[in-house]
Amino acid sequence: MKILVCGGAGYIGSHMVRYLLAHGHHVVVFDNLSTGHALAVGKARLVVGDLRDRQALRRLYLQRYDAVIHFCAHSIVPHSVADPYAYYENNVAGTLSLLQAMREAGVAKMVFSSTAAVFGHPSSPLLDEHHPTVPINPYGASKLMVEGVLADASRAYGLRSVALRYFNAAGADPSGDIGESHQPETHLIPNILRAGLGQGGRLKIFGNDYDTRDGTCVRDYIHVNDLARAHLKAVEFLHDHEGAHVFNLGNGKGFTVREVIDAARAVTGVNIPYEYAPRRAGDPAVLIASSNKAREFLDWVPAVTDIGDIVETAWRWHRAAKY
Ligand SMILES: NC(=O)c1ccc[n+]([C@@H]2O[C@H](COP(=O)([O-])OP(=O)(O)OC[C@H]3O[C@@H](n4cnc5c(N)ncnc54)[C@H](O)[C@@H]3O)[C@@H](O)[C@H]2O)c1
Ligand SMILES: O=c1ccn([C@@H]2O[C@H](COP(=O)(O)OP(=O)(O)O[C@H]3O[C@H](CO)[C@H](O)[C@H](O)[C@H]3O)[C@@H](O)[C@H]2O)c(=O)[nH]1
Repeated sequence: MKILVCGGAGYIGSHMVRYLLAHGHHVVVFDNLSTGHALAVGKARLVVGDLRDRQALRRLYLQRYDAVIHFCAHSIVPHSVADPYAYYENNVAGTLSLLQAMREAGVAKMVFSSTAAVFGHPSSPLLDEHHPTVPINPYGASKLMVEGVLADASRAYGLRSVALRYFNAAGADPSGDIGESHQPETHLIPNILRAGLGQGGRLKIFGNDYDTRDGTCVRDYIHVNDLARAHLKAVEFLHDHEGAHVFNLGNGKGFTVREVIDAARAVTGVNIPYEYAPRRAGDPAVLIASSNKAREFLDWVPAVTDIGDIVETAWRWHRAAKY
């Protein structure tokens, strides 16, 4: 297939690009490099441009593509609270611009990066697709809006789409060639490894008074290459399924912040200096995905579920990060 990967220079998108190339697909990356890295796209062609620039999208000649996989977004929750217009502008208006260009060109398949943040505070420990969606910040709200746009577009224009709601994307390609590199970095595992490398000062653990095994938050860490595999399966699913579909993607197991630190210590053999800090606003105590629907309809199960194995791949990247 010929696939356009929007946001393919970012963390998850670059793993998607590598996975598609390894499976013989033709890939073009469209990215404004606001948080992405040109080096991350490897052998794929990179077109630098912004989703909100309709002329730039027209120059891509979208009619040549079988599908679009769309990773572009602003995705830092507290920034979305401080500057919601920027989030609705990039995440909603940007996606709308892409969808309109796809419609003009007759491209009828999209796989979209949604998030567990669409759920807000969980009302049950394990979240399936029937769990109510009540986002508690503009980031989650922007992603839920796009899910709504995709449902409307399917009814009005026959667009076929899959929205994949990832829980906590983690790890890196085992080659060590690509990995997670955000500035600022807000995610737990990179911050743990940076603390271990003496790069970011002590790790701050946000809250140790949650109602969990050890008082720290529980999250479901899903390996980035498992996510990439799910996206290709989603594109294939759209070959013979109309409509707008949503799937939760996680590994079904939750780990506390302390357990992730312990795993990192065991894998790296280095001390991870940390201190306790106040709770971070908007952090639910526990978020764990039920991915049964993805198992049933996409024939997808995560391959890397051990937290030590996930951290080990991230460590290979972080100790010699190329960007
Ligand atoms: N990382 C996670 O744990 C996680 C969890 C759930 C959902 N998501 C979603 O997955 C997607 C990818 O996340 P990531 O961690 O790889 O983020 P990232 O910031 O590394 O990647 C996003 C990419 O999109 C590009 N981009 C952003 N706005 C653009 C625009 N208007 N035009 C062109 N390019 C643009 C950026 O330059 C970057 O390369 C995002 O949509 C995010 O909301 C991520
Ligand atoms: O330096 C840090 C970073 C994180 N944490 C804690 O570690 C856990 C995981 O935090 P991350 O920031 O790594 O991930 P989130 O669960 O906050 O966010 C992830 O899931 C969200 C959905 O709920 C969004 O999709 C978001 O993009 C995605 O990164 C949280 O309990 C957080 O408080 C720390 O203690 N210290």
